[in-house]
This record gives sequence, structure tokens and C-alpha cells, in this order.
Amino acid sequence: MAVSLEVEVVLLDIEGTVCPISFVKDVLYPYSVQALPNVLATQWDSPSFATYRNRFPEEYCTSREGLSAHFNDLISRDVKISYLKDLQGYLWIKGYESGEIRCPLFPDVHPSFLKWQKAGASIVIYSSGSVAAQKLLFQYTNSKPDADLRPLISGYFDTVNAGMKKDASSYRKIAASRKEDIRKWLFLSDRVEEVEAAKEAGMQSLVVVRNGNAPLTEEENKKHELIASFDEIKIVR
Ligand SMILES: CSCCC(=O)C(=O)COP(=O)(O)O
Ligand SMILES: [Mg+2]
Repeated sequence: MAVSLEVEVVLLDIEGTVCPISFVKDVLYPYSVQALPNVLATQWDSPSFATYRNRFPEEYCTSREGLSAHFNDLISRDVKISYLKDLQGYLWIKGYESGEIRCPLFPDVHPSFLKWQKAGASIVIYSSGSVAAQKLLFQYTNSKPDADLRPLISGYFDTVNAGMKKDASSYRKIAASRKEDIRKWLFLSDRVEEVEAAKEAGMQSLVVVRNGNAPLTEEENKKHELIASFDEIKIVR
């Protein structure tokens, strides 16, 4: 079904919206778990690693074992806390740069970015993943011939520079960082709580239903506008 919307900024979630949840849970998370022991063994005292280590609560950054156990526990519970996300972003650099990791975007994502840009809308990202990790993900995608989508993206927000994704205040803060009226923003996410928070803040928002996403309840299905592909969005000015 096509939805015509007056939009100047498209704000996008990542996991379950532009790429499959399985890429995050079955590729990115295991990569970081596997990469950590070597980094702990070889970089514990290096200034670059110390920056990430020192963001962990004090009780977990006094020993390699303590940090490692806490890191693995947070990942197993999918806790989206900023010090974990910062360290994951650091660990993923090598995977992306070596070619071992590449983000499998849904096929409609890159063509829609180009279409929205042509229609005069800006593309901005808002994810629980750190801004550094977001940039890596969009630099190394499966899109051809241009794998690097960063030139199409004009802003990045995470839980540090915006706040938690279930809070309406985060969406107000993001919108306040640019000149466009909040009513001309469109937030797209697989998470109903995030869509509700964006709507409460005054943004337009749609729930994105992708293969592999958690099923919505009957009530959620009725309450929100759903799309299965970005192709369903028609931006009018
Ligand atoms: C951009 S980093 C990889 C994704 C990630 O770690 C994450 O937590 C995604 O959360 P989202 O808010 O995009 O659903
Ligand atoms: Mg998501």
C-alpha cells in the first residue's frame, strides 16, 4: 500500500528497519564476543582501548575477566547501553575493514535513499548502536556499485547525543538540532514503543514490518500504519 507524506527529514532506525535483526544478533554481536579476548590480551593498557574500558562501571574495568563476563552478559541480554555499544563499535572496525563484515541492507533501502534525496528530503539515522558503529555499518554495505551510503546521510543520533529511543524527549531533541519543523519528520522503526515515542513528540512515524522482526500484536497492527518496504512511501513536498 502506498502512503503519501509531506516529509523533509526521514529519520531511520537500523536493526529490523534497514537491515535484518539476524545481521545484528547473529553476525555483529558474535563478532564482538569473539574479538574481545584478543583485544583484552593485547590492548588492555593501550590508550585507544582504555577510552572504551574506562566507560564501563568501575567494578567491571579492574580486570579483564570482569569486563569480559559483563560484556558477554550484556550482549546475551541485548542490553542497549552506551558503554557496551561504544566498545562494540570499536571491535567491529577490524571486521568491516577486513571485509569479514558487510551490512546486508534490505533491497529497497539504497534506492529509497536516492529517491528521497531527489525529492529533497534529508536522511538521518537514530539507533541504539553508537554513532561510530552506525557510520561503519553504512560505509560497508552490500549495495552495488556504491557500498558506502554515508554521502547520502546528513546526521547520526544514538542514546548518547539524543537519549533513549522509547522517550519522546529524544525525538524532540533530535528535531531541535535542525531547522525543519518536527511535523515534517518521518521516523521509521520496527519497534512500536519507538514509533509511539516519535509520534508523541510530534513526528510522523510508521512501523516497518520486515522478515525476521518480532510479530506485532493485533492491537499494535490496528493502532499503527505499517509498511513492509520503503517503496510504499511517497514523499510529497
Ligand atoms: C549501528 S550498530 C549495530 C546495531 C546495534 O548494535 C543495535 O543495537 C541496533 O539497535 P537499533 O536501535 O538500530 O534497533
Ligand atoms: Mg530497530
